[in-house]
Parts: sequence; C-alpha cells; structure tokens
Amino acid sequence: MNLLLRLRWHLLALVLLVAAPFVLPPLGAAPNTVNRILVWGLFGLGFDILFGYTGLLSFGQSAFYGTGGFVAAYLLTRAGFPHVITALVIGMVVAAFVGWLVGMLAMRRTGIYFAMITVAIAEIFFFVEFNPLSDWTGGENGLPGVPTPMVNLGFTTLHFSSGWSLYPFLAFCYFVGLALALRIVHSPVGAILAAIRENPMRAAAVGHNVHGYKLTAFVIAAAYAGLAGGLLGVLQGFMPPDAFMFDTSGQLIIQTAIGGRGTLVGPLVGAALWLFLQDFLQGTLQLGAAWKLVLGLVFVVLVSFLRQGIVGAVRGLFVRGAARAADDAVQAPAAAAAATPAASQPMATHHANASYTGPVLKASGLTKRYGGVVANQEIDFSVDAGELRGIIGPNGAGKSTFFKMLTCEVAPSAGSIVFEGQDITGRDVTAVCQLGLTKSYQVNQLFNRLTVRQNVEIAVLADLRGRFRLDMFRRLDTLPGLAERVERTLGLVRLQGRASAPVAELAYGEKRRLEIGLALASSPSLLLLDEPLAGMSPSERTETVQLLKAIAQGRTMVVIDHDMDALFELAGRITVLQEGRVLVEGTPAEIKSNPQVQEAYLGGVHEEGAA
Ligand SMILES: Nc1ncnc2c1ncn2[C@@H]1O[C@H](COP(=O)(O)OP(=O)(O)OP(=O)(O)O)[C@@H](O)[C@H]1O
Repeated sequence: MNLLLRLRWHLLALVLLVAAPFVLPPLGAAPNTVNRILVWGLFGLGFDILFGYTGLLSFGQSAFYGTGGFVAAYLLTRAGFPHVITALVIGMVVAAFVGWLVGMLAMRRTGIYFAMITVAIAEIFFFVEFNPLSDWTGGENGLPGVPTPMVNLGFTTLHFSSGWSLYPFLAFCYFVGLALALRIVHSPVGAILAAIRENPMRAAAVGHNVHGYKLTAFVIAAAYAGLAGGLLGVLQGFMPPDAFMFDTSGQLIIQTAIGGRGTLVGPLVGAALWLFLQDFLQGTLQLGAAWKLVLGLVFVVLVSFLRQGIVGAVRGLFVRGAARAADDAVQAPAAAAAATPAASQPMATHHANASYTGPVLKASGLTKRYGGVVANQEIDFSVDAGELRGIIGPNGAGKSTFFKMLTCEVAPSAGSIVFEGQDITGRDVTAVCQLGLTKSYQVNQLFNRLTVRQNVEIAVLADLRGRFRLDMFRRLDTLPGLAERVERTLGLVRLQGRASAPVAELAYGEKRRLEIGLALASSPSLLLLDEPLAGMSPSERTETVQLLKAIAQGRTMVVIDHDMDALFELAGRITVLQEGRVLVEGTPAEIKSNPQVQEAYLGGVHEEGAA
C-alpha cells in the first residue's frame, strides 16, 4: 500500500502514456503532434529542475538542445554510427558536459546577470553552429537522414519508425525521464535546490555549497535538453538548425510558465496547449501567422489568473487540504512530545575538534571598516564552553557587524578569529557553519514557500550530509536520523503543531522561533543569536526568553539584544559595545551598576542625577 502510494505519480503517468494512443486519435490529435509534445515535455523536465525547483531562469537551453541533437545526428548521419540509442546517449552526455562548462561561467553571476549570460551563450552557440561548424552541422540545411531506433530483443526486433509507431519509444524516454526527475526532486539534493530557490544566502549560511548544487541543476537541465534535442532529430528524420535558435529557449520558458513551473509535468502540459493551439489555429481556423497573437493572449490570461500555471493551480487545490489534515494529526502527539523530556533535551552539538579544551571562540583585534565608517575596532572577545554571553550596545554600535565577521559573512579588515582552536579568518560562511558556528538573523532569513518542517530539514541536511553530496537518487525520507532531528528541533522551538504550514502562514513570533530553529538545527557548538526578541510583543518575549533558557542547556551561546532585562536574566556575562569598541564586560550586576554603561545608554543622566 505504501509502495503504491509512493509510486502513484509514476502509475498515473504510465496509465496516461499508455492510454494516449487510444484516446487521442478520436479527438483529432495527430501522432506527430503528440510525439513533439513528448520531446518538449522531456526537454522541460530538466528545465523545470533548473527554473521551477532551483529558481534559475536560463534563456540558453537551446544551446544544449542543439548540442545534444547535432552530436547525435552527426554520429548517425555523417560518422556512420549505427546505433541510434547509443548516439542519443552520447549526445546527452556531450550536452551535459557543455552544460557543466557553460554553468561554471554563468554561475558566477546571479539574477538578471545570470539570465543575460545565458542569452549571450545561446547566441554564441547559434552563430557557431551556422558558421565555423557548418561543415559538421550542415549550417542552415541542418542534417537530413537521421534514422529511427530499432531495438533487438533477440527473438524479434522492434522498429520505431514514425507517427504512432515511434510514440512508444518517445513515451518510454519521457517516462524514464520523469521517473528520474521525480527521484531527484524528492532526494536531499532536490530539497536543497528548492531551498536555494527560496533563499540562496540562507542555504549557504546553514552549510550548503550553493554553487555546487546550482551547477548540478544546470548540468541536469543540459542533459535533459541534449537527449530531447537528439529525439527531435529522430522524430523529424532531420536535425533542424532552428533547434539552436533563441526562439526554442523562449518557447520552452513560455510552455513551462503556462503548464506550471516546479511541477515537472507542467512543461508537457504547456507544450500540449501550445502545439494543439498551433495546429488548431493554423490548421482548422486558418489564422496563418496570426496564430501567435491568439497564443499570446492565451498566455497573458493564463499567467495573470493562474500564476502557478495549469498544473500548479490544480495541485494547489489538493495540497492545502492535505497539509491542514497533516497538521491536525500531528497537533495532539506534538503537544504531548513537547512535554516529554526528549523534546527539551539538548541535541548533540557539532564539534570541529573534540579534544580541544580552550575557549570556544577567541577573536583578537577584530576591525571592520566600511569606507570611512569604522563599524568595529580592535575587538578582543572570548567565549568559554557552556557560556551564555549577552551583547548589548546602542543602535549602530557594531553588534551585527561583529556577528557577521564571526560567522565569516563579511571579512574583517584586520584581526583574527579562532574557533575551537582553528583559525577561521577568511573562511566562508558555509565552511564555518559546517565547523559548528552559526547564527540566527536579526531579520528573518527563512525559506518562505517551504513548510516549517522543510525549513528545518534543510538545515539538518547540511549537518548530516556535509556541504556537498550528490545523493540525488536517494529518497529524502530514507535518510537516517533526519526525521528524528527535525522533530527534535521543532520540539525545541515549539513548532511541531505548525510543521506542515508554509512559512508565509506563520505569525511573527512563530517565524522568529523558526529563525532560531534553523540555526539550532545545525547542532552548532557555538550558536549566535542576533536580536532574537526583536519585534516581539511582551508576551512573546516572555515565552521566547523561556525558550532560550531551555535551548541554552548544554550549549554555548552569544545573544545580541536590545532588551536588557531579558539579557540580564539570561546571560552569565555581558559584553557592551559602543561605537564599534568593547566598552566593558562583566556580570549582569556589574554591567547594571557600571557608570560607563549608564552614560552610554542614558546619555549622562547618571551623572546629572548624581550631581
Ligand atoms: N554594509 C555596510 N556598509 C556600510 N556601512 C555599514 C554596513 N553595515 C553596517 N554599517 C555601518 O556600521 C555601523 C555598525 O552597524 P551595525 O549594524 O553593526 O550596528 P548594530 O549595533 O548592529 O545596530 P542595530 O542595533 O541598529 O542593529 C553603522 O554605522 C552602520 O551604518
């Protein structure tokens, strides 16, 4: 039963693919159109992993579609290579390799700059195909005479020639492509790709190699594109030069947007709509070139009213109800679990160096200059194991900058940071988190469209798997220790009852607790909390102070906050920063009675009062 449930999407796809040749012809669908939909759908599976799951909008997919297609077609038509399927696989591998090279270049930039690089690369490939390589690619004539596949089963040979006879071969390729894509998106790698789409900065800060995973998605998309390009040649018996054209990339993006990104089958549905409309408007209605105008209007209407695309909208109807039911089911046991000692027990912490016995953290002469502004100056700071240190200071005193330097988000202008005996100055935030030093942010940095559970999973995954691992065919839910660690963290920050809620549905106080949960989930040996109480109501503050007390058991923590009463209650020692320097350090009682602190906060009221 469990297996059937897990394979429900595979089974549904199988039934639909098997039924299509029986159901579609009476509806007037031409086999060639159905075959083209499958090729576009396969092309879109990879693109959706890149765009829908990872959030990287590439305009350059035609480069890989063309590369895979021309390599396979060249082998089969000019090089005398006899085996179609092997040629298709070689085309796919070459496209993936080219994708890796291009990805290394394009990934140097993000957002619009990334998109612009992909546009430029697609144009370069188009030019190269037509000019320097035209002897190999046939230039504007393309490569005619691409054969169709034959599979020798020993007792018989299957010929997949054209039309409905080619359909089973393309349907098989699509099905295998879909099964692999489903596997990838439900793997730890798939979960991390979604986190990168939502918040790449936080994905890096919880310990994932964002560049490596983005490059992986790029290569996967290029491989799918390469195979689809090869199949295009097989389908048409001819490799057309327009595979390399920018229009190809544009059509892929539009089909994905119409069908629904982040759904895998969305591009197939989008392609079906596009190609059926094209046939219907051009053929039946005889609209000629004006068919694109009608298609444009359909696109605008669909994207305006169904922002998640057709498949996204349908899925949205089901997912909401299912998530609510799951939360209701978990609410009762979760409440009980929160009361059990297991939920409040500290988690094992991550130690870079288990034999080390000195201060957990030692910063010396830490200075940060932003142009003429000196945010931090010559800060010496040391934290012992098990300590709960508070940091206070007026606005602009340099507290957040200090934390950013400790977690290696920003490089110091001078000074050094030694964590558990290891000099971490100049390392990056991902490496430092992997060593066991992380922070929660002053302004929430969550994965907004993921659920609370998925948010915590992302952080736990970095701890369980390290900064980069290509376990993309492993199921996320089979990872040993993941579920237990996630539940433990949810228990610590009291969010078990909200585990299935998307972040957007959380109350502010719940978001702050999740923010702390993300940092906690990496089981750091030193946890920094930047204003965990900021923006909270008085009752939320009281609740969160209790939460922090519970979390502090067996942990080393440094907490910045403006709520001095809360910090005096929590911390064993307090460091006061003023104008980027350490003003004074001491126990809460010493700090409260220190005239310099009163002067810093009350602007001399102390002395005036004394006078
Ligand atoms: N990226 C930056 N570029 C230029 N100046 C900066 C930058 N970040 C911080 N500063 C400056 O450094 C000083 C210290 O800022 P920081 O945010 O560390 O203070 P803070 O004590 O955390 O303040 P708050 O309590 O308001 O959060 C401020 O003068 C700020 O304007």
